[in-house]
Amino acid sequence: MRILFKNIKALVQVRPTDVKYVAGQEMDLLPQIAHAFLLIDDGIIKEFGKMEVCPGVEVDETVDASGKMILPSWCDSHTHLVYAGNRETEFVDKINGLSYQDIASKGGGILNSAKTLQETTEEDLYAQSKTRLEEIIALGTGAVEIKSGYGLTTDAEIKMLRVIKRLKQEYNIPIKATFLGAHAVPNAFKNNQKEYVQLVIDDMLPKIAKENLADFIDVFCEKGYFSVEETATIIKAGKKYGIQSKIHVNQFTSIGGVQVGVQHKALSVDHLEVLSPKDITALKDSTTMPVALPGCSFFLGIPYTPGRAIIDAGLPLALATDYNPGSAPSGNMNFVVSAACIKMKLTPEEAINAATINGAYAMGLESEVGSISIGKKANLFLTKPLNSIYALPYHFGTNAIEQVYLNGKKI
Ligand SMILES: N=CN[C@@H](CCC(=O)O)C(=O)O
Ligand SMILES: [Zn+2]
Repeated sequence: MRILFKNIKALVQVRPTDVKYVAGQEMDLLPQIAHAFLLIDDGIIKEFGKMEVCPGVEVDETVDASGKMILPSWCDSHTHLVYAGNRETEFVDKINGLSYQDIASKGGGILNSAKTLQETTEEDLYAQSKTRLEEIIALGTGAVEIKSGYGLTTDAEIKMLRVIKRLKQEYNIPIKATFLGAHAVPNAFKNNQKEYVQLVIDDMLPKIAKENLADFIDVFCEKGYFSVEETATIIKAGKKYGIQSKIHVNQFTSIGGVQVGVQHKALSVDHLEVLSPKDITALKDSTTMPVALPGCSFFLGIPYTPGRAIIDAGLPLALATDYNPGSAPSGNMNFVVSAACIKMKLTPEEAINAATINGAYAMGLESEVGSISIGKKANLFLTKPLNSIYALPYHFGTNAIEQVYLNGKKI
């Protein structure tokens, strides 16, 4: 099946296939071809260039993209979209003045979601989760990472990861699964956190590795959750099974999570709302991608990740939604890109790089998605007529996407 897009006003994020990510000043450059063509063959990007050199090949479908732009799909490298129920009443508690930590200390928060999930069947959990996956695909996401972490028992963590596995099988979109058994300490282990860490390492992890259910391992490294030492122990245990880490750090406090991530070659360190100069220094010369989650800052009213300082220090930055029921109940990457521009003072070019090629790197998918490059998957979207690429973040909350394509197929 061959599709030819013609007269594209701007073909955006055009790069050589071997670019892994962009950092520092490069992030402000978003390569584009004006008045372009794009040829897709069997779901793969085959050729592109200026209209003047558009090949006269036989195709199955021609799309006239006059006035419209084409971008690679958003790459959302941090979500918890497999969850059960919702936390709408906690949302109202927050409006009435309770903080995220107040709610957690009353037994709400992650433990609340865990209780609901434990009582939900695998079938029901799959049904609830697939609706969210379909929703984000329609919003332009073409690759996604999904975490466990609302199970907090061996069976319930495996239930979540099996749901993610089924989503991988049923949907034609790259999905990476992350095991986040160390998301919170269940009440049964309240006075014996050490024993829960042992359960994660000695019981959950071997079973999950045996069933090949996790691509990555994660820990919520934060005061009141898991210490830096516990984080190191858990990610080292993951390494023994060949599972790389991507970790939650610096959401509320800077306690050394960035350093432990860098030291153990974590693929990404995510959140970073509270970031010290030492944390920024630790990220230099590392292969670890810093990931900002502005939807979480927006929803909880906590500081935004200092993305400007990160990029100005010469580092890369990725953006993701953190789609979850407690701190970011939205999987809309379009909003995330707008919020990064408006609240974190990223330029649109920087935000789009952060949400595409750098997001792909943050889940190990940079050779498959994240840019318009020969040989990559034709996971992309066609916009409605746009004045300029700046219109995307500028009209926050507006859906500028006309048509989504995954593997070259209309969705
Ligand atoms: N901070 C830790 N985990 C999630 C929130 C989980 C929840 O509140 O349900 C996050 O990334 O924000
Ligand atoms: Zn998260």
